[in-house]
This record gives sequence, structure tokens and C-alpha cells, in this order.
Amino acid sequence: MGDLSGNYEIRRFPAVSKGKDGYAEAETWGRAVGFGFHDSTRTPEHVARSMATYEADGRIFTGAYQTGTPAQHSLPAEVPVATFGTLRKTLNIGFGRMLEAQMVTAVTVRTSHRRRGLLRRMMTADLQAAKDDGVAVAALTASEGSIYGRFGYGVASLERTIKVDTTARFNLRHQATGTVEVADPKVLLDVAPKVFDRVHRNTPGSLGRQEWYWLLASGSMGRDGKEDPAIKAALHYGPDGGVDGYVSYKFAGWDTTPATVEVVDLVAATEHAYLELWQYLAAIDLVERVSWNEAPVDDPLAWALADPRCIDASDSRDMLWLRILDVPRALAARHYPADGRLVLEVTDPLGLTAGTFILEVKGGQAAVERVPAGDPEDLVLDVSALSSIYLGGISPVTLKAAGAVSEATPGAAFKAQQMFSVERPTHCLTHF
Ligand SMILES: CC(=O)SCCNC(=O)CCNC(=O)[C@H](O)C(C)(C)COP(=O)(O)OP(=O)(O)OC[C@H]1O[C@@H](n2cnc3c(N)ncnc32)[C@H](O)[C@@H]1OP(=O)(O)O
Repeated sequence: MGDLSGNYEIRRFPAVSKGKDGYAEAETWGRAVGFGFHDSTRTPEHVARSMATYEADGRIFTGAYQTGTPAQHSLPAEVPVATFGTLRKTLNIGFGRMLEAQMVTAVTVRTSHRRRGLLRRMMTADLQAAKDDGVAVAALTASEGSIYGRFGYGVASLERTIKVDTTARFNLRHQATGTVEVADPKVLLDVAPKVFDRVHRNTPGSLGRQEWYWLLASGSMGRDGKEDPAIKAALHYGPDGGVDGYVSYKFAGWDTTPATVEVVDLVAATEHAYLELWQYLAAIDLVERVSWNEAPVDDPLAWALADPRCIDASDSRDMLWLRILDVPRALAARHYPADGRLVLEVTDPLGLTAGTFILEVKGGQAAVERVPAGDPEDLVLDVSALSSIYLGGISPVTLKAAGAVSEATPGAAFKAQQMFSVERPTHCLTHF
């Protein structure tokens, strides 16, 4: 009998592309991730291409490896029983301010080793290490809603799937100021990062994108790892002739009724570019519906349509989960549109940043001071609730009504809502 006792060694190593030292270990790690997400179809070419993008992102792989001899005939010891990936990109925290974020991804634990604390062990160590490194927030997108609250993550942005009726009913009240033209999708390899960068700088809740996005949008690498010849692209040109938006999309096939175009990526750096890309999508002949899985919940499209019921949006859900690692750093980094003073008592299930903090905002600038417990506080909340309200996308008043924030000073939740609000709707276009 092999060792099933639950003795594990945790190893961390960087992603490397094929041909470099460490590739075998990285590739084996990647295959364990595939196993965890029920993806058994990755060819060696697909793995190699993915690994090249992971290297470009600077990803760090963490794996848990059995220290004893694995059970006879079972997977060998070099295959990790648990995986945990991270990368660092900037997070837009409102008003154009950026904060480096620890992005957590590729979390899997082999079925035969689950519920032995491996996720907790990897998560706890990684968040502590990120904090020690000076990173003030961590972020992830969750496979299930019940896993990450216990580690101090809170839902900070939402998204929804929309199906837009683009028959004659579709009528946008907007006079175009630019133009849209069809392009070879491959131009997105060059154009998409530049357009996205503008959106990223303008959108609270936006996270920097991993390399894979440009390959996906341009049809260079579909989710199956192969070229995707079905991808089409259109660019939006602003009044100055520069490209300020793009949409990458594909036809769902003649068997789908009504005839549908699926948006793969829609990135618009201006309000007009957004509406005009929708005008373009709605004008595609032989198509009666356009669907998009990553649409904002607070969507100007609904307000620009003569008939907002053209949008069928039944599926609104959590998108970005945020975890503040260092309350003073995170709060001081933000700009606040309303002045005020709040005393926050923050609890933290991992003990990383619990305490009582005075947030004092004058002229939009914050001073944050940690004070001894016992100071009369205005709001008492878990770090997950503070993380939810941090990007202005979730209302503290709603969290108070839910019992997730407790108000010691009447009106403090509303004051927090005003102070934490942001200049435009919080939305994250980066899945990872
Ligand atoms: C950011 C991302 O990558 S999202 C993708 C997450 N991965 C997946 O969904 C893949 C399939 N699932 C898995 O691989 C595993 O079941 C995991 C990663 C979700 C959990 O790993 P485990 O090692 O079993 O978790 P661990 O034993 O450390 O449990 C930690 C805590 O989370 C809880 N927990 C674990 N999984 C779940 C779940 N699916 N739902 C609710 N609670 C959960 C445990 O009960 C435990 O609670 P406690 O410590 O408060 O008592």
C-alpha cells in the first residue's frame, strides 16, 4: 500500500515555455490542472502554446506533491495532487488609480486528496506571501460561490449573459460619430492590447489581461488550443480615425435558432464606440440574435435602445472576487469622491489584516490610521464585506440590509456608499 496519509510537500516554480529547464515539471502541473477541470483533451501542442502564454504572464505555479510512495499503479509522485496558480496584474480601483493584485487561478485538488486542507494550506501561505511582498489585494473568479468567503474574499463585481434581439425591433437612439469596418481578426494581436489598455485605465474593477486573451480574440488559439477560423472581427474608428474599440465574434451555426452571433470579446474605449459596435452587431445580415456572456449588469445598451426589452438578461452573477490583504494600504490607495470620516472595525478569518482603522478623507485624499480596539466604530464588517465595497460596485447599504455589515453609527453605511462610489460602473472584462 502506498502513502495515503496526507503528507505533502508544497513546491513553487515559474511557468516556462517548451525547451527551457523546468518544462517537464510545468507541463505535468498543467496536466493536473486539466484533470481537475475535467479537460482531458489537451494535446502536447496545446499545452506548449498555453505554457508560452503563462510564461509571458509571469505565472507562478504551486503544487502539492506526495512525500511518501504513491499507491501502487496510481499516478506517480511527480504529478501534483493539488495545484494553485498566481500571476500579478494591475487592478483599476477607481478614478484611474491602479493597484497591483495577486490573481489566483487554476485551483484544483485531486478527488482522492480533497478535504484534507490542501486548498486552505496553499491559499493561506500564498496570501501571506503576497502580503509580505507588499501586495494589498488578491483576486479570483470562482467556480462555486461557497468556497472563497471563508478566506476573506468578497464579490466585488457582477456580470451577466445577455441575448439581444437584433431583428427590426432593435433600434438604438444614437447618432454614429465614428465608423465600423471588418478586419482580419489577426490584426487584434496588435490592436486589442492597445484598446484594452485604454479600457483598463478607464474602468473601475478592470484587471490587466493575460496573454491568452489576444490569441482568443484574434482566433489564433481557441479554447481547444487550435486556430479558430470561425472568428470574425470588426474595428471601431473614432472621429480622429484611430481604432478605439473592437468586437470579436462568431456565428453559432445554421442549426441554432434564432440565427445567432456570439460575442467572443467586446472592448470599447469610448461610450460611442460601445454603442456603435452594437449597431454593427445588430446590422449583421441573416442573424436575429447576438449573445454575450460577459456583459455588464449596468449596461448603457439598455438605456440607448428604444425598446430595452430587446435584451434578455436572466443570468446575473458574481464575477470578480476581491480579498484585501492590507487594509491601510488598500484604503490609502483609493481616491474618494466624498469627504468624510469612518471608523471601521474589520474582522479577518485568516488574521492577515484585522483591526480598527480610521479612514479620514479630505479633498478626496485618504489618511488611514490603525487604532487600538475599543475606539467607537461606525461600521463593523468582515474583510470580505470591505473587499466587496472597495471597488464601488457593491453597496454597503445592501450589505447592511443583508447583515454582512453592522452599522454602529446610524447612516454610516450610506456615508460609506458615497465615499466608496466610483466614476462609472464597476466591471471586469478579464476572466482568469
Ligand atoms: C480560483 C479558482 O481556480 S476557482 C476553481 C476551484 N476549483 C474547482 O472548483 C475544481 C474542483 N474542486 C476542487 O478541486 C476542490 O474541491 C477544491 C479546490 C474546491 C477544494 O479543495 P480541498 O483541498 O478539498 O479544500 P480544503 O480541504 O482545503 O477545504 C478548505 C475549506 O473549504 C471548504 N470547501 C472546499 N471545497 C468546497 C466547496 N466546493 N464548497 C464549499 N466549501 C468547500 C472545506 O469544507 C473547508 O472548510 P473549513 O476549512 O472552513 O472547514
